[in-house]
Amino acid sequence: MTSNKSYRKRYWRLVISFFRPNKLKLSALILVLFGVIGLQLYNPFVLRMFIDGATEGRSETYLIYCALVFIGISILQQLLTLIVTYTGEVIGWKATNSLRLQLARHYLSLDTETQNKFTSGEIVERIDGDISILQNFFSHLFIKLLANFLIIIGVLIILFSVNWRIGLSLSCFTLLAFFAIDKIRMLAEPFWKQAREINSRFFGFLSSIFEGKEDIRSNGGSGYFLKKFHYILRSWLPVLRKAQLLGYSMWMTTIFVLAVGTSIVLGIGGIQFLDGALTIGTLFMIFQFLDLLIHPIEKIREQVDDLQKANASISRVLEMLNTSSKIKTGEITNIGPGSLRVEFDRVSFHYDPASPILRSIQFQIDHKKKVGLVGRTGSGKSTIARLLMRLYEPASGMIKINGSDIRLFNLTELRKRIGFVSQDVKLLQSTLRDNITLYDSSISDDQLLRIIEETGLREWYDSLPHGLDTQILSHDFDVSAGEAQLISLLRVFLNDPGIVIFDEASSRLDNNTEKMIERAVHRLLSERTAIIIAHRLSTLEIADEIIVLDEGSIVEYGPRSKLYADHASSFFRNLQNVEMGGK
Ligand SMILES: Nc1ncnc2c1ncn2[C@@H]1O[C@H](COP(=O)(O)OP(=O)(O)OP(=O)(O)O)[C@@H](O)[C@H]1O
Repeated sequence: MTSNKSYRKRYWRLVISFFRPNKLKLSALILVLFGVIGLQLYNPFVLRMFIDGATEGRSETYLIYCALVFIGISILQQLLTLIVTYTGEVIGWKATNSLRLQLARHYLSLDTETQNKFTSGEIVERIDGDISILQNFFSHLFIKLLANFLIIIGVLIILFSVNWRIGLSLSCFTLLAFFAIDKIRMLAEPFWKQAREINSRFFGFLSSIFEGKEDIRSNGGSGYFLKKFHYILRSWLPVLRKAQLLGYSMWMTTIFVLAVGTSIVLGIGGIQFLDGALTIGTLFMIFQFLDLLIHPIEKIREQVDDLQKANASISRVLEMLNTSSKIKTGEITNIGPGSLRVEFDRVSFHYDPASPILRSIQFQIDHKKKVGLVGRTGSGKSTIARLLMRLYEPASGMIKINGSDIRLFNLTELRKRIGFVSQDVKLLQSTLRDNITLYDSSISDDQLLRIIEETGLREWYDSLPHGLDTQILSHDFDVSAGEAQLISLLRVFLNDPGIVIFDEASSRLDNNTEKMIERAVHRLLSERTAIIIAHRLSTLEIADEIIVLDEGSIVEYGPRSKLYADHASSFFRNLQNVEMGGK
């Protein structure tokens, strides 16, 4: 009960928050809407004047006057409807675009663990699919629902004033129809929500097929994937069928109201006309009002259907907006200039409580010093980098930068001061310029070319077909793993970080690319504190100290030259020997 109440509260808060920035436009819209409805309700009176005037033998001028007023009102009504539609559309787009932005921003602010709970397909479905439904809600639905309710109230008041028997009977039937429609709506709502959930699961699954198409095909998994695909489609149908059948019963209800309403008007109106209590014009006018009444009931039925879809979308959007990040930002924005000092103080971590990944890790990197992290695959090297960037939070212990707990720093500033060259660089399907600047248009081409020069990548840059305009991941330019790292190095260089984490690509690179990376890394790391996660021990030549990790524990930690000289017991020296083929 309480959760239902708080859900409603959040629901209305969301709806109001998106109408609030447009409140002036919305007020004007509602005002014009009143005008449209007023004109709609006035037209049957003009018709009555015309019919009664004709039967009573009024002058031709009078009849022409009635006809012109009728036409004038109809034209004005159309013009005002145009304004309502246009303004509604503008409000709808503005409201949903800001909701799209809010949702995307919120998703990006979540911690990695929470983000990983949503597949990319689900995110697309929420940010685009759900929001498109809400766009209909904000631009048309809300306004039309309001208009239709106002028309119904207006018609009933007029019918009461013209003939209270007809007014009372149609009011009772309208109430009954709404009651039945609302009951059926409540029954259908969970099915709509379920249908949209299956929808988003379907898109999630679809995106995983596209992302992993090569692995699926090469491992002969296509058949299994198609079977799963079929199961998801099969689970979709019964839910949609139920939701739509319930929607259909709402349609039946309105047909019933139409039949009963017409019978009432025919019965009571007919008798009163024969008794002379109603003129033919008034009877015709009542039929016009009946038509005006039935149309909104029918429309409200359809709109309630759409409202259900919008409600399901709103609740899914709310669900996502209420997923809060486990990682909270700190207050301090000034982390310190130049190179930074890093300290891991007895840090332990696990992704899953059953399997510890890091066990009481302790090390310190002084300003401008470089530490090489080595260890078997899965020993926890990249996890150390993720913890330093606060993509995850340690289970215990503390990470410090320049002596302060990193939890005290503003998250955005912290991540700006740490440059991360990942071994799995994600490139954008855009130009080289966008791939380096990440769409920051304040960075000039001159600045980019200077950095390319500084990193020693001019020769590589000159070999690109269209310079900074070269389209990455296209026919224009297919990027190798090494080149992806070069682009990532340029990204990091641009940010001028105080700490650099270089997670070397594990794949073999050609000699030329390897040399280019080596040169760029040397330039990037000089004057900066660095953690080098190396797969080739030659990369560690610039490291001052080496940490050897094994199953989440530091098994060796010391100056590189000292470990290298220790032929007898050093793990590092042993690794070096293995790489060099035992030489
Ligand atoms: N998001 C995650 N959820 C659960 N387990 C994870 C996650 N990321 C990594 N792991 C696991 O944590 C362990 C350490 O991973 P990590 O990537 O830190 O190792 P690594 O030493 O960098 O390996 P590599 O040299 O292959 O890059 C591995 O067993 C890995 O399977």
